[in-house]
Amino acid sequence: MGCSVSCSNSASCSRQIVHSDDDKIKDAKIIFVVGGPGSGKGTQCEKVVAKYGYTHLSSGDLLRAEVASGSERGKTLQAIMQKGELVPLDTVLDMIKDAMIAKADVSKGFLIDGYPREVKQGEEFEKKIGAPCLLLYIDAKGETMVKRLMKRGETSGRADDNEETIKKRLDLYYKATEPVIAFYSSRGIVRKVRLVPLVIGYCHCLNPQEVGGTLIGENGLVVMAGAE
Ligand SMILES: Nc1nc2c(ncn2[C@@H]2O[C@H](COP(=O)(O)OP(=O)(O)OP(=O)(O)O)[C@@H](O)[C@H]2O)c(=O)[nH]1
Ligand SMILES: Nc1ccn([C@@H]2O[C@H](COP(=O)(O)OP(=O)(O)O)[C@@H](O)[C@H]2O)c(=O)n1
Repeated sequence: MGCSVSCSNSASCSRQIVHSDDDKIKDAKIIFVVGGPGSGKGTQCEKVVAKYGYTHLSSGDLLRAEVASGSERGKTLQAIMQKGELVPLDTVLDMIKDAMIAKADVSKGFLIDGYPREVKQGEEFEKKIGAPCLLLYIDAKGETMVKRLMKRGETSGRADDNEETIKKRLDLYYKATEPVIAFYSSRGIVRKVRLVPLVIGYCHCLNPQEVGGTLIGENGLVVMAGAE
């Protein structure tokens, strides 16, 4: 909801000051986090949050929360997500915007995880909210992603972590989301996060220049990388 402050004495006050919710986020620092299903977007975001205190908003989690609420809208979303398809653009964008506004007063910046899924989603986000300063592209091999999601499916309870839907999500990623990376590459704001192949556990990744340089933290963003 917007909050409007205006001068009651129109004779002495010719200017009206309006503070809307949109104003709260108009200068927000926005980082898109894009990668295939199971590439590790959520995992990497947690590390950035722990180090830099950014606000992590996973578009998939927002949608799943709506499904869990049992609302009519949630039921419609569930049917789409179960098939591995994209939900209507306005729905996910409104949810992200509301979540950003709710955190605006305490947030240093936003990691928008799993968005945009297609170039159109990015364009609409920029019209309604603002432009990203960076896009973190979490790169992983298709076979690695499938393996991880099948494993996660053993315990996640996610209706879309099954072989058939994983395949559809992956196909859609290559078709619709990879063009997003090309789109933002032309602006020079894409930073590819590479996983360092280790046999055991996580390691510190790497050259800060590769993943954002000084754009995020004083010492550059250092993302933890994971193992194959
Ligand atoms: N071996 C290994 N597993 C990882 C790594 N990063 C994430 N995982 C696991 O892979 C699965 C997917 O990771 P997520 O961070 O949930 O991936 P995501 O891209 O956010 O996936 P969605 O939630 O489906 O969007 C989880 O079970 C993680 O524990 C990694 O570097 N190495
Ligand atoms: N921006 C988005 C994000 C998620 N979604 C839907 O939510 C599902 C789960 O998204 P997610 O980001 O949690 O998971 P991954 O598909 O990346 O593994 C997708 O398969 C889509 O159905 C969407 O339509 N639009």
